[in-house]
Amino acid sequence: MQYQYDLFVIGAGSGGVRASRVAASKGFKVGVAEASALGGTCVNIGCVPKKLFVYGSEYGHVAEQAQGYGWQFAKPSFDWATLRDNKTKEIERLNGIYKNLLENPGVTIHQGYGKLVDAHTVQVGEELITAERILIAVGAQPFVPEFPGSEHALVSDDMFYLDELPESILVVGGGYIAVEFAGICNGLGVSTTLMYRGDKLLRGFDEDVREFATQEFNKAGIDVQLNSDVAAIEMDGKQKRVTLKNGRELVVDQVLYATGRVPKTAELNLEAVGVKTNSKGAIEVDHNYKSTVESVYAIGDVTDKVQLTPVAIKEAMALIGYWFDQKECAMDYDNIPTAVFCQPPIGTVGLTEQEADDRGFDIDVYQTDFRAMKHTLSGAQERSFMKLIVDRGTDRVLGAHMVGDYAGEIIQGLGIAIKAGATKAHFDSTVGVHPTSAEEFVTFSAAALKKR
Ligand SMILES: Cc1cc2nc3c(=O)[nH]c(=O)nc-3n(C[C@H](O)[C@H](O)[C@H](O)COP(=O)(O)OP(=O)(O)OC[C@H]3O[C@@H](n4cnc5c(N)ncnc54)[C@H](O)[C@@H]3O)c2cc1C
Ligand SMILES: NC(=O)c1ccc[n+]([C@@H]2O[C@H](COP(=O)([O-])OP(=O)(O)OC[C@H]3O[C@@H](n4cnc5c(N)ncnc54)[C@H](O)[C@@H]3O)[C@@H](O)[C@H]2O)c1
Repeated sequence: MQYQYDLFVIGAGSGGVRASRVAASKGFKVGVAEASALGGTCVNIGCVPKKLFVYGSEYGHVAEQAQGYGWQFAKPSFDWATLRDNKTKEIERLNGIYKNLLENPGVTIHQGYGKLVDAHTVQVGEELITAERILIAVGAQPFVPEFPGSEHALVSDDMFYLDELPESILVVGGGYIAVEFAGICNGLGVSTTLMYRGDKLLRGFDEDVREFATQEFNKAGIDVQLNSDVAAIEMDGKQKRVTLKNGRELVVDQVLYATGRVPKTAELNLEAVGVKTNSKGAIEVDHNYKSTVESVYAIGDVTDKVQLTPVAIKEAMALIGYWFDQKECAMDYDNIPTAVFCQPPIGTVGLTEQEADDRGFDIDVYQTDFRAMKHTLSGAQERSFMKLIVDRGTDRVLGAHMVGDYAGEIIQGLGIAIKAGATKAHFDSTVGVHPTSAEEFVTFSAAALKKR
C-alpha cells in the first residue's frame, strides 16, 4: 500500500520535532501536525519562558545585595509588561528557528489539530493524511481538580500572558511548577502564599532536600502553608476569596493551580483505533514506544513516564535508532539529572537516601550546609545544601543532591560521573575548583558523615 508519508507525527513539541527532523534528514518522507505554536510546551509555555521569568525575578535582589559590595542604586522598580513582552518576542524568535529546523530537512508542517482515523490515517482539519507509521507526541496539559469555583484558578499556561502582575497570589501544589512559580512571583514582588495539602513539598525528592528547600523558601519571603487545601474559590470584586477545608479564608488577586499535568489524549480517537491508554489517559507503549496498534508509536509526556524535555528528546532518538538501525530502544530511565528552578534552585541525580535504604543498600551519607561565599558580603541569609549517597560495599556514589545557587549547572557534571559509576574515591581524588560551592562535592570528609 502507498502512503503519503513514511512517518506522520502528531505534535511538534520536544519529542515530535526531534523525531520528525532527524527522520526526514535520514530519508523518511515526514509530515507533522501542530495545533498551536511550534516547539511545544517547553518552548512556548514551559522550560524556556519559565527560565526567563526566573532570571527576571532574580534581579529584584541585586540592588540590595550589591550594597555590601559597594554599589548604590536608586530604588529599583519593575515593569511586568516589559518582561512579559520581551519574553514573548524571544519565544517568537524560537518559533521561527523551529520552523526552519523542520522545513530544512524537508518536513511538511500541517497546522491544525490531528486525530487518528485508523491505524494509518490521521485527520488534520478536513484533510485525511496517510502514513506508514504514526508517532503521537502531543504532550500533557495542566490538571485542576474540580471543586466549587475551580474555574477561577489560573494554570501555568496563563502565567506567561497575564495582563497585570497580581499584588498577591496563592499557588496551590507542591511539585516543580508550584515551587518554581512561587519563586518567580515572590522575586517579582508579589505577596506569595504556597499551599500544599501534604506535610512536605516536592514529593519524590530527598527528604533533607525537601526540608531544607522549604526553609529557604520561607526565608526568601514565601508564606509556605502545609497540610492545607482549598475547598472553594469565589470572586470578591476583582479579587478571589479562597475558603480552605479547615474553614479559614484568604483573599488574593490570583490563584494558580499547579497540581500536575495529564496526557492530552481525550480527543485523539485512540480507543476507536485500538490504541490503549491507562487510567490517567497515558498511551501504553512497549520498550520500543510502540502502542497496542503496530503502526502507532508514542513518546514524551503523553506516555507519562518522566515529564522532562531531555527525556522526550532521548526517546525520539531511541526511536530513530529503532527505525533506521534496527536497534531495540534501551532508554535508561535511571540516574536522570534534574533541576527545579525554584529560588534557591535544586539539582539532583541518582538515588535519594530513602530510595537507597528501600533498595537495601548499606550506605554512607555525607552532607553539609553553608552560607555561600557570595552572601558573606551580600548580606543575604540564604544557605546552600549538598549531599552524597555512597554505597559502602562498592564505594559507588549512588546519588548527589544540592540546594543552592547554580545547582542545575553543577548537577549536570555530577550526572556524568554517577552514570559512569564513579566511586567516592574518584570524587575525593578529583581536585576541587576553588573557591566554588561545587568543590564541596569533592571534599566531603568523615566529619560530614550524617548520623543515621
Ligand atoms: C511550566 C512548565 C515548566 C517546565 N519546565 C521544564 C524544565 O525546566 N525542564 C524540563 O526538562 N522540562 C520542563 N517542563 C516539562 C517539558 O515541557 C515537557 O516534559 C516536554 O515539553 C514534553 O515534550 P513532549 O514532546 O512530550 O510534548 P510537548 O512539548 O508538550 O509538545 C506537544 C505538542 O503537541 C501539540 N498538540 C497536542 N495535541 C495535538 C493534536 N491533537 N494535534 C496537533 N498538535 C497537538 C501541542 O500544541 C504541543 O505543541 C516544563 C513544563 C511546564 C508546563
Ligand atoms: N524544572 C523542570 O524540569 C520542570 C519544571 C516544571 C515542570 N516539569 C515537569 O512537569 C511535570 C508537571 O509539573 P507539576 O508541578 O504540575 O506536577 P508535579 O507532579 O511535579 O506536582 C504536582 C503537585 O500537585 C499536588 N496535587 C495533585 N493533585 C492535587 C490536588 N487535587 N489538590 C492539591 N494538590 C494536588 C501533588 O501532590 C504534587 O505536589 C513535573 O512532574 C515535571 O516532570 C519539570
